[in-house]
Amino acid sequence: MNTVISAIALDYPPDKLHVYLSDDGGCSVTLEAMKEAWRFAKGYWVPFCRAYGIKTRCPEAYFLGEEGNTESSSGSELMADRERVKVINDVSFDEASQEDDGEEMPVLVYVSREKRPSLPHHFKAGALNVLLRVSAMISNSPYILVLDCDMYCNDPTSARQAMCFHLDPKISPSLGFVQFPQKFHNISKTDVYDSQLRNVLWQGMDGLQGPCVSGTGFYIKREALYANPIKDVDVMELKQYFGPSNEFIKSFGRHYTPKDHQHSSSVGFLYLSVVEDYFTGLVNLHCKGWKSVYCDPARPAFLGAGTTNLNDVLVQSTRWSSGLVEVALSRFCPLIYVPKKMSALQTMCYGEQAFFPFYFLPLWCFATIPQLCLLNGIAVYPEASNWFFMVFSFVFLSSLSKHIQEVLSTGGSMSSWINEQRMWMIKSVTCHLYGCLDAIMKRLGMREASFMTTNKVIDDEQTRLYQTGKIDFQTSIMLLAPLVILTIVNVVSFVGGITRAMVAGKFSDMFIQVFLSLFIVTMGYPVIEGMILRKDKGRIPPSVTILSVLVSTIFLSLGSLVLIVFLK
Ligand SMILES: O=c1ccn([C@@H]2O[C@H](COP(=O)(O)OP(=O)(O)O[C@H]3O[C@H](CO)[C@@H](O)[C@H](O)[C@H]3O)[C@@H](O)[C@H]2O)c(=O)[nH]1
Ligand SMILES: [Mn+2]
Repeated sequence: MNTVISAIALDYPPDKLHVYLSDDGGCSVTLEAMKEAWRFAKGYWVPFCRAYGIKTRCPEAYFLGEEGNTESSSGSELMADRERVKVINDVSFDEASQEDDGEEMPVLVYVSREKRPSLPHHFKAGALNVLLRVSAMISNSPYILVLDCDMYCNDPTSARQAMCFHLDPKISPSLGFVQFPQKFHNISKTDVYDSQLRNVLWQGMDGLQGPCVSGTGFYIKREALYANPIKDVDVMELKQYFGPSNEFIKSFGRHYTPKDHQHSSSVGFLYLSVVEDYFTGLVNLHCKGWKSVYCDPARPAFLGAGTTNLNDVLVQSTRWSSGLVEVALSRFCPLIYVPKKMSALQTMCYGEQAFFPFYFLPLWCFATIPQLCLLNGIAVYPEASNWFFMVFSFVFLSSLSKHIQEVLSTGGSMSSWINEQRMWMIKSVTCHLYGCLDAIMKRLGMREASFMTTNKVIDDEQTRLYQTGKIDFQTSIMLLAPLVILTIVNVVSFVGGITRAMVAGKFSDMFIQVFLSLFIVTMGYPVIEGMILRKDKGRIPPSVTILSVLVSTIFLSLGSLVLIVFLK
């Protein structure tokens, strides 16, 4: 409701603004709540915001008063009105006498689509396409803002800001969409899970053809989702691509050719991948020649709910990995499909993302093989006195310093660097692995597509853990066990390696391996703490620890056996 109210209250001519809510749950409570939200917005909230030039137009955020609400015309009159609106916001305002001073309001439309078990509904992309078609019949506005249900408009002027780009005659003809950054209102100072999604790629891509679609917080030109405009096209041919509705075809107002002659599913948001944002932006927008711009004003235009517990982070990241790998393994793989349609650099930006989940492979190797060899006294890296030692150190240190530089230059601290590094390692050995497997199984027809939505409520204990910067290990054993197993393997190999060096008095040939284990153990310290020291609800359950000890023992002994047999 806060999302809807903040959108209704956007600073934009009300007769030109139409708000559509998609309720994929198809729940009558949502409909009733929306009617109530509408009456509140019309009777109190919008007049209040307009009268006092309120900047924070999401009621919940406004009354939390996080920013002190220093509005333009503060005074006793404002305070009195504010109290009144707050009281009405808190209780059901149906009981309060409702004022209707004929305030001009945008149109608000509630949409819930029919879903049948026999037909795939395509999750968010399906919902967006329904809104696209419904809105074509009602308002048919040429520009569309897409907002997730867990985000709100934090700056009422965002529509005007976006229109500055859309109406700029120099860029307007080829401008597909204006993307605002995805920022969150609920991220704690420590941000243990690296939920802020720090992003430098979008800035970089802004200098090329433009940033990817982020799924939310973007103003897109309706035309860009339909087609490449040209005139005079056969209506029957249009119906083949856009469906049989005469009304819908009429809504174009002008003629379009279908976007892609090879397949009819290329109108609107695309279904092949659960990262519909990345995929639609790639295939339907940038590959068709549309450009985008990145708009990152000082006051965040939109604020959303970020993930604040390990389970949500891992579930979300697994979905993203799976969706990206699905694209990488399809005929739309950026490296195969894209060349000639986009510049080489833009292609690389898309490619880097699609292939990112494959990091699971090197990370699993780095976390197990040198360790196994260390325990068996086998050196896999050059010794410290060797010239090649410098090469390895250089590669390692330069990649770390590049990351540190990126974090510091975007306002982060050394502790955010550690969090990012740790979360990358955690996600690589779990989410990226499972995401890849999921995508491969889908490809082989062994699994159906699924969109696990991120959880929207967390309990008090979880909030407390999050605020104190402690990782909440309450998640499935499938996601947790790899972390625990790899940490144990590295602790064992580090202790074994140090002991060996002390006994044999030779440290130099095993230095890199010992260091690698130490690095992983340091990064994995919260796991050790969760296994041994913590007693709270978010600790690692003893059953998982015992299982992991067992698996690690089996891995190390079987691995050692294999090494002995093969190296003899
Ligand atoms: O069957 C579905 C599933 C999701 N949604 C909507 O999709 C949005 C995103 O879902 P959420 O559960 O919040 O997932 P997140 O992981 O937070 O979403 C991120 O990742 C998605 C791609 O996986 C992007 O589309 C989103 O913009 C981006 O915020 C929400 O508004 C949902 O209501 C639907 O409408 N129908
Ligand atoms: Mn979300």
